[in-house]
Amino acid sequence: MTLALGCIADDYTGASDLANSLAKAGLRTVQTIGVPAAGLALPEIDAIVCAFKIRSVPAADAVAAALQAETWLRGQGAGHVLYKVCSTFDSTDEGNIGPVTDALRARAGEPIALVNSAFPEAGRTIYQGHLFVGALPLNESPLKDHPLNPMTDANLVRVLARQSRSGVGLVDRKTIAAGDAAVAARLAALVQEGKGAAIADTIEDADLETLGRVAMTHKVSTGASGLGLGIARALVASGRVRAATSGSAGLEVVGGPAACLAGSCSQATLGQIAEAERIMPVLRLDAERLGTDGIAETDRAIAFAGERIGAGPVLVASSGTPDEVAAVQAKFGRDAAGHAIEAGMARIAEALVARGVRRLVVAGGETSGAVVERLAIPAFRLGPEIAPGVPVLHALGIAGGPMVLALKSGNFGAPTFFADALKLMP
Ligand SMILES: Nc1ncnc2c1ncn2[C@@H]1O[C@H](COP(=O)(O)OP(=O)(O)OP(=O)(O)O)[C@@H](O)[C@H]1O
Ligand SMILES: O=C(O)[C@@H](O)C(=O)CO
Repeated sequence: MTLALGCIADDYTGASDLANSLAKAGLRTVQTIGVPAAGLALPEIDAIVCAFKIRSVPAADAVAAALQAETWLRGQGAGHVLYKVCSTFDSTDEGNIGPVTDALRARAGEPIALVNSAFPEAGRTIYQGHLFVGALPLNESPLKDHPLNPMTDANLVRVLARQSRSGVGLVDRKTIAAGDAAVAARLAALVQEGKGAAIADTIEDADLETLGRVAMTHKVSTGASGLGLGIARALVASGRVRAATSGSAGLEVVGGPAACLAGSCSQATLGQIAEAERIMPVLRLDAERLGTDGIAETDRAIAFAGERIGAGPVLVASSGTPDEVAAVQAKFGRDAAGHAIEAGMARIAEALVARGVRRLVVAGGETSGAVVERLAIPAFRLGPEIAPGVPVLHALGIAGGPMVLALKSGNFGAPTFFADALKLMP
């Protein structure tokens, strides 16, 4: 197997979002959980997305994980490695986008890395270095209230500079519209100015195609699904990959009980939970009790779901409004609250799978990471797309027969997302 593209994703929902974009562009793609064990049999593929849970861990841990994955991906033949970050640039002044990009660039011996988190299909665009979420600048969007990494500055050149060793410059839209040579010249000029990373503007997919072609002349880049799409299209257009009609599988029946878990506190997920209440039993966890008496609170959820999954899907949610999240964080501290709630969700998932659940929908990247790690699923192949950035995932390398999951990024999906997902997970 010779890989055309190796990717390292900083969270699990982001990994499946990227894998979905690559598959839609025709790349045969597998998502692995971390670096897979040597014995895991992988099908013939063009791209691998190694999923990690390194968005909100200490920067040194994120760098170590990314470098380990880089070594493995290069060993599989990857000429280019894309570090997949969130389209809303989720990070803090400590990292981890800057430190990991610096480390991957140094490892590859590259003077500069393109950094672009745009995903126009999901409403993420960048102009003059400023990230917009729909019509709102990042710092006015719901991301300002994110429980782990509130985003309070829309200027990505500044945001990345605060967390990087290297200087950061801008490749603006006008330069991108002028084509590949103009972008390459701008990058060369930034290197002369001593910059080690370049935020690139993007308004539409055509910009990403230019950036994808330029990225492929380098060994490493950092971006979201949009840049992945640009790179995938560049690989197909150059003939380095023969595009499959679709890199993902069609609808497959798995059957058995279904459950949904939500740990994301995004506005989108809060709306989806409210909508789900119309069609399935929903248990709202007491987040504070998860912190003080996690076993009792998760036992309550396991009993609630266990009594009902025979009759149809159920949803268990820890998600709270910004005020509720603030109250829980004031009591336990931000990280401790997040860890306790994630551990609770993982315990509930494990218990539900032990009770026969083979169709599982999880909302939230950190939450999905905790759940998938607990279920010890080594890899996924791609199924149909539920919503932009959210595919059905078929578990590979597990015992007990087929199992499908959907790992939803907090902000993604229509209000009817949970019903939409279950329809494609028969
Ligand atoms: N009621 C709550 N109070 C405080 N923190 C919570 C609460 N419910 C969930 N959390 C924590 O908030 C964090 C949500 O992060 P998660 O990545 O799961 O969602 P997200 O950021 O919306 O999704 P994504 O990363 O895909 O955009 C988790 O650490 C979760 O445990
Ligand atoms: O890029 C995105 O917005 C998502 O794939 C994601 O990473 C959310 O966690």
